[in-house]
Amino acid sequence: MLSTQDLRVSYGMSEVIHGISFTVGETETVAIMGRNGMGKTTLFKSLIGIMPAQGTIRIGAEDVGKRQAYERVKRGLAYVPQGRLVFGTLTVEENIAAGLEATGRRKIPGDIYDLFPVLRDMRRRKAGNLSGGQQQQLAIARALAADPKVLLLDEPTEGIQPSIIKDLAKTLNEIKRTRQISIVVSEQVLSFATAIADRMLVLDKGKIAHEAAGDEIDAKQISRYLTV
Ligand SMILES: Nc1ncnc2c1ncn2[C@@H]1O[C@H](COP(=O)(O)OP(=O)(O)OP(=O)(O)O)[C@@H](O)[C@H]1O
Repeated sequence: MLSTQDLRVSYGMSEVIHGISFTVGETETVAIMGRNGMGKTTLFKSLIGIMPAQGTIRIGAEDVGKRQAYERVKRGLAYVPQGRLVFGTLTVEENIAAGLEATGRRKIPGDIYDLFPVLRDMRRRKAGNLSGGQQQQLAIARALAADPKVLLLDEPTEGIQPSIIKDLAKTLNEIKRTRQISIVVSEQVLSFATAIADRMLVLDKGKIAHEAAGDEIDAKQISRYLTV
């Protein structure tokens, strides 16, 4: 569904992603694990197209590496950035509606409010007044409004309470099941990643240092990469 081949990303002369190749299958959830500064955010920005990259990025069979971000969204990629970045002065409903642009639709699909009932209750409130967990739900709802085939989430658990993190894992599993989409999530919280991932990749200094799927995922081994 989404694949990269020898992806390289640099800030000026300094390369921070050093030739990454991976594939995300249909309705597969892949967690990209790694400590701060290992390149997760840079990788995600290059996938959605807000940072230039060398190498190949494919959505399905199409190479989208030269396409603008909005064109990638039209082809089925949606991105929830680190730190959520909702429009604080707009209402909840207006925030979700912003995600509809790529689809040409006007109406917010009903399943979005079914997935996030709290957003239905708060739809006329300003997004800036929501809690961190609610803003994270809103950022995901906005991404889903674009009707993606692949949902990219950059550290969705950052700054969110443990009880809410559990709910978020349940919701992402529900989204995958009901919408039949692929999910790529970057994470440092292993329990959260274990609850949702079919496969884990560990990013270490801009390279994939370890990869495991299903029963082969060894939490102890992965946690060694996550501790400093
Ligand atoms: N604007 C920038 N200019 C130069 N170097 C940068 C810039 N942003 C990030 N870097 C460097 O690129 C590397 C990867 O950073 P990145 O933010 O992608 O890591 P990360 O794994 O997402 O970490 P975090 O969890 O802290 O966001 C780091 O060494 C960082 O210092």
